[in-house]
Amino acid sequence: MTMRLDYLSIFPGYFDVLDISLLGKAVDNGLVEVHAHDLRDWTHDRHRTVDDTPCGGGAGMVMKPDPWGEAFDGIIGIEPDPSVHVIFPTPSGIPFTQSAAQELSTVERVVFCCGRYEGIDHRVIDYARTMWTVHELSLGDYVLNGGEVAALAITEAVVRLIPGFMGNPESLAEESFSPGQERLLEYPLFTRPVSWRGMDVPEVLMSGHHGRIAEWRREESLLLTRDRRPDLTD
Ligand SMILES: Oc1ccccc1-c1ccno1
Repeated sequence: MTMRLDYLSIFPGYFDVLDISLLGKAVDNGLVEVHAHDLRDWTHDRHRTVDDTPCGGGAGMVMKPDPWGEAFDGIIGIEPDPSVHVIFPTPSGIPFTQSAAQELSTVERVVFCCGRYEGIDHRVIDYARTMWTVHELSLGDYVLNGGEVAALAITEAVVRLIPGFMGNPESLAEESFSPGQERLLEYPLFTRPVSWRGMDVPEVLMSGHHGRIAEWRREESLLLTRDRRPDLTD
């Protein structure tokens, strides 16, 4: 299966980065195909206007619905298709989680709508919900200038889970938040040299005793999770 990824943004250059590293390899291997689009290509005025003042007053500008609607028509089509997943990164979205990444890694088409300014006219999201499967997703409780960086983060979290993407799929099994680990943070990792600047790798990890190593790692994960993410231990 090839996953098609579309990105709608007034800064499509953000997505040039998807040509490099592992994601670039996924494109070369035909696992994903990436299409970045400039929202301004669906404007018709000399200034290629995509924003206007908010109805009801307030600071900042809101993204006009017209360019989004025409871009949807051109990029996705005018017929409803729930198999298309449309993602609006937004600070008011539901928290993006590893399980959401896992679910999205099985779909064939994802369209990212990257808002700027104060946000997108809400009718755009309402319209999209009548046509496709919509996800309004937040990366966390902080504010970005736009959805592009969030779209890149979501992309990486999703694409790395596509079967065939990771050379060694076993490495996915023990990560923080991976299925079966989702309530524990990953234990501390070490590699050679065994001694470095007066600090040694924990002896148990050099013992070759797999049972003790597994026990040490679980205990470390529990301690770390209790300390940093007590919310996960509820
Ligand atoms: O702060 C944002 C602005 C635009 C689009 C997304 C975000 C955001 C912040 C946290 N997660 O998403």
